[in-house]
Amino acid sequence: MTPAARLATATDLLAEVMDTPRPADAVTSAFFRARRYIGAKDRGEIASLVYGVMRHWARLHWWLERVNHMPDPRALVIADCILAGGRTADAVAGLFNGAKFAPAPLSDRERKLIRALDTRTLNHPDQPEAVQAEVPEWAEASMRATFGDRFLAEASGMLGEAPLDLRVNPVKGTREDAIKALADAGIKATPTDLSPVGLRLAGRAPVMALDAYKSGMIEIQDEGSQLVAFMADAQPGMQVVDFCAGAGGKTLAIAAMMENKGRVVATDVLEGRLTRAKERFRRAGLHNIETRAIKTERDPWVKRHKGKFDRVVVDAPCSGTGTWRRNPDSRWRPLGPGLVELLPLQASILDSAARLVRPGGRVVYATCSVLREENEGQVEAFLASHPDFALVPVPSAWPAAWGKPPVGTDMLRLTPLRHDTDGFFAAVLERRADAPVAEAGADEGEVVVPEGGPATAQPPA
Ligand SMILES: C[S@@+](CC[C@H](N)C(=O)[O-])C[C@H]1O[C@@H](n2cnc3c(N)ncnc32)[C@H](O)[C@@H]1O
Repeated sequence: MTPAARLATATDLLAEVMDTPRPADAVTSAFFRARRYIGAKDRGEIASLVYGVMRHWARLHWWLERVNHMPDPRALVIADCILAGGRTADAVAGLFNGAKFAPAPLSDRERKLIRALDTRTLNHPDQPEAVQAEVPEWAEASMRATFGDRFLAEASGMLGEAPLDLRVNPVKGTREDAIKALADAGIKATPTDLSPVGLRLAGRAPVMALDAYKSGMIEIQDEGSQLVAFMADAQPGMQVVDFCAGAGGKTLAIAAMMENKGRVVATDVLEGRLTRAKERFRRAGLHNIETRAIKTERDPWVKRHKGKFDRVVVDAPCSGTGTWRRNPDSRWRPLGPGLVELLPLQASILDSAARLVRPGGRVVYATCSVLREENEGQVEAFLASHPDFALVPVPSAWPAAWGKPPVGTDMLRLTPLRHDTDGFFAAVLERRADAPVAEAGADEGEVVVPEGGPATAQPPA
């Protein structure tokens, strides 16, 4: 494809992303599936143009408003070419030339636009901080409350692309085995700093096509997500529930830690996700996992299994602010419920799921959000209303066999800026050994699921 043809296709894809109420990665996959004639290299370039626009969204909109131009897909692509791509106005006019497969020639208004933007760059000193750091209005106050005077630095740390991390499945091999298998396929991987079974790739690579992936030796999982799973310190032989298991990213890590011994029950309100997770469990050679679809967090199954589990992991549906590097579109088009619905839902899920844990057992409450109200706020409220639980600081919760804990704090708070992982939060809550089982949580029917059904969030695997 010529550069002009790529721009034309990127404009079509961006229009489709903007028009479709589905996550951009799903729209992008469907777009390319319907256009199999586009080769891998062109796909990469086109996707990168569109993701560039989504990463620069607030700043591009700021500029377009300043020069009084509608932010339609074509204008966004044109502005991105100049402001972020460093192209001159003449170069852009040369690409939008109406030739075969190239974008239609520029209109008079668009000619005015490129002249107004010529030699400018994406950032401008007049931009408010939230625009500079691409923070949407719905998250700004919460993020400021969370980070205080580190707001701009932390939010700016979420602007780049996330790295591609893998978790090595100890049931199928060691980290060294995986490094070698990847090197044999020409892919350079280095051990992650914080996760003892993580690998970070130097760039993008088609890992899903590799034997090491197909045989279950490696899984794609952000280093932060790995750490959250390990906070459960699940031991071989334990009984564990992964309450919001989704597509099973953390379930896999937990079950592997248990060396296939004991039992992990993966529950979720979306049965389709659990069905997809089963294929991953099979590939990983893990036989100690069962799935259970529940109707809500107050499903009668929870009451029937009160106090029966050693570990309960609650990877709650959340705003996903920790995954903005991966899903830049989710800043501007949050498709799931907003914070107003999420906060009571998270509290209700934690309250109900905590009933499953035995006295002396542990609940891990986690999110892929960086916002205090979804994290510490939920944990503090839970502890205040559940005196039979106490916080276990990270260094005590971290599996001893795995050496140094990732942080020395009471709760695990990871941010792209400080840890170069996705933003994740986890707190470990231990139930007093002498706590009576009947105490934990309310019974079914006490909490109403928000209108429109239970919430979902799209986390990284
Ligand atoms: C953050 S995602 C889980 C990601 C998953 N643990 C992983 O690592 O791949 C949150 C999950 O909570 C589920 N969920 C939403 N509402 C729920 C509820 N009321 N009870 C249990 N799970 C719920 C969603 O369907 C979603 O799969």
